[in-house]
Amino acid sequence: MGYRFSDLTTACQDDWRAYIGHPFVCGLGNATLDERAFRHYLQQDYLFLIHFARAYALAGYKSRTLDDLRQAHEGLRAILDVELDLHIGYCREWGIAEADLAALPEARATLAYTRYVLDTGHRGDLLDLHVALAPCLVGYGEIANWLNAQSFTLRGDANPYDAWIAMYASDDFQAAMHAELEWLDARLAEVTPRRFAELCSVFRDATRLEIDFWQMGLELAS
Ligand SMILES: Cc1ncc(CN)c(N)n1
Repeated sequence: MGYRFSDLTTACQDDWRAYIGHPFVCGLGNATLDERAFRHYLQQDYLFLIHFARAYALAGYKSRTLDDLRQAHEGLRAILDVELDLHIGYCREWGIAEADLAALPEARATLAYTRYVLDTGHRGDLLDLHVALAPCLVGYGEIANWLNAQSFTLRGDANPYDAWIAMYASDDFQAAMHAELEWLDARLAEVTPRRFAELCSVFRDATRLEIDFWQMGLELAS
């Protein structure tokens, strides 16, 4: 007993590594990603973020303590105030208007991932929901840090995706990620091995759905 978040990534390390170092991510780092793939990803990510904001609102609803409510609020704030504002401005720079974003049909990968997390939140408890949300908040913070540590990563004007990396490496986003890690470490410290195995399965599924989301961007699938 006495688990931590890192025990989840260790238990699912093949999927976790495939997610963090996915070819889509490497393409963002070394600026070789096809712009059409990025545009498609950006559009679907707008729809994704709206559903994930709903999932954090669900976490607020399922919270029994002020501490839990504050943590759900932190996740919701990271999406609404940090990511979505930047995302909409970023889409504009890439020639995608907000009105067009709202009218987009959802790709299957977006549907599968967002509804999986919402369903996990409805049928499970608050910890199930936070674990299902973790590959999103913790994963993107880790991806930005991982990219910054790779020798192939280009930063600055040489990389059209630099602002994307900067968003997830920002103090604001990293602070939200660390607050979530702290919350998860405190809750995971109390679970039994049997419960940890259940949570691993949620974490693995959510991580695999993140991989599918990157893959969707690469394949331009709908
Ligand atoms: C698919 C996906 N996963 C995670 C994040 C980071 N919140 C995101 N913007 N999009």
